[in-house]
Amino acid sequence: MDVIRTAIGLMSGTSMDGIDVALIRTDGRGFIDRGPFLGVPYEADFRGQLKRALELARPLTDRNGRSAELRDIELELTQRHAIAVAAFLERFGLAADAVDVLGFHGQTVLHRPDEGLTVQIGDGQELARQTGIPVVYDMRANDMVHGGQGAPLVPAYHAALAGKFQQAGQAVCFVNIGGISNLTFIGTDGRISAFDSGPGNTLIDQWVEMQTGKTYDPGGEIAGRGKVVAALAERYLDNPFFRGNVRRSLDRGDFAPLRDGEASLEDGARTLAHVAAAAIVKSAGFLPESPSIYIVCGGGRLNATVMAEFSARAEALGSHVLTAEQAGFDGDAMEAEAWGYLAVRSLDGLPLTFPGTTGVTAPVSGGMLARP
Ligand SMILES: Nc1ncnc2c1ncn2[C@@H]1O[C@H](COP(=O)(O)OP(=O)(O)OP(=O)(O)O)[C@@H](O)[C@H]1O
Ligand SMILES: CC(=O)N[C@H]1[C@@H]2OC[C@@H](O2)[C@@H](O)[C@@H]1O[C@H](C)C(=O)O
Repeated sequence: MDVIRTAIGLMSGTSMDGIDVALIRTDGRGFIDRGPFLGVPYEADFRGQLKRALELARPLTDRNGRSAELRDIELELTQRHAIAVAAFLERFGLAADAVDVLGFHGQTVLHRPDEGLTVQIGDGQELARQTGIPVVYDMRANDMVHGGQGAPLVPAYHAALAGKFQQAGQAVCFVNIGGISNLTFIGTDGRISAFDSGPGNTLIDQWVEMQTGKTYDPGGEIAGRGKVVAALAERYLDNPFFRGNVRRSLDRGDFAPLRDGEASLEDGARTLAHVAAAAIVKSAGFLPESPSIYIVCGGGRLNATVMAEFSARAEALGSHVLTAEQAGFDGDAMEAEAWGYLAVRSLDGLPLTFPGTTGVTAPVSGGMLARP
């Protein structure tokens, strides 16, 4: 029998809104027992530091290069993860030695798949030392070494969750609307096809923050009061990203923010909500077939304007749209759970990525192991 391990996944995604912490018991294969979840938000000061880290990383050509300032931010990020793990263990009455492994994503500060370069800050060895728990980290690098895009990696986990739909004869597509959006299609025969689908919340967050100081559009309410400015929407949706080569993973900075004065607050938010929804539909045109069901996860599912537009368009094309919760999952926890699942797969040397997910030449494992 395959070993069942207890893993905690740690995700600090492209939205840079905080650390998601989720526990999962799994054999890294078909057995998945989802445990509790905790979101630990970053305060404005540290988000500012992460934005600074993106600037500091821009000139990097060596993925291990760190200026003293970037290294300081990396250590602070790592310490915040250790504190988040401690808070999680305390909240749910767990001892550190009940956890076999931490799956540590770190923070992507630069992603240039065309140059074979992806940089995540976060010191796995230091996290193992501070928590006393083994850490699997740096899970994107090996995929890139083998010709993959280095992202997305969650699809292996989506595929494991999709078993019940496969058995019911339904092709399913997970839609993650995070800072960037991505799709994972799982056919009734288990065939998997995944790729980044376009800008998700990042453009919306940047616009709302610039105009109001709030970090996002709660519930999509600001967008709900605006109108789509067609010319601005076209500027995004005409991007060469949407033409043909679907398997090009995105960096947070690949789509330029809307500029001050280009629209009213409401119209800008509405236009960018439209861009987020339309980008998913456009990219979904490259799926092997139209899915029976879309399962929407990530923070963007809480933007009612994005969700309403995406649902209307997908339903018009004959697919049914469910939130992760309606499908029996947790849309906030899914990426963190995935990082726990991938850590366990890494320990067993199982593939994390596949030709159909990142374009890697053959299925490959990945990740580095740090022991306390
Ligand atoms: N209540 C809400 N209403 C509207 N939008 C929300 C709400 N809560 C979260 N969001 C949006 O979701 C974003 C966070 O989503 P999520 O945590 O899935 O992204 P991420 O994991 O950082 O990104 P990625 O998946 O690209 O790595 C926030 O920045 C915000 O834009
Ligand atoms: C390089 C990088 O961090 N990419 C992220 C980003 O955020 C969403 C999308 O772009 C996805 O490709 C990926 O994250 C998820 C967790 C993934 O690898 O599946």
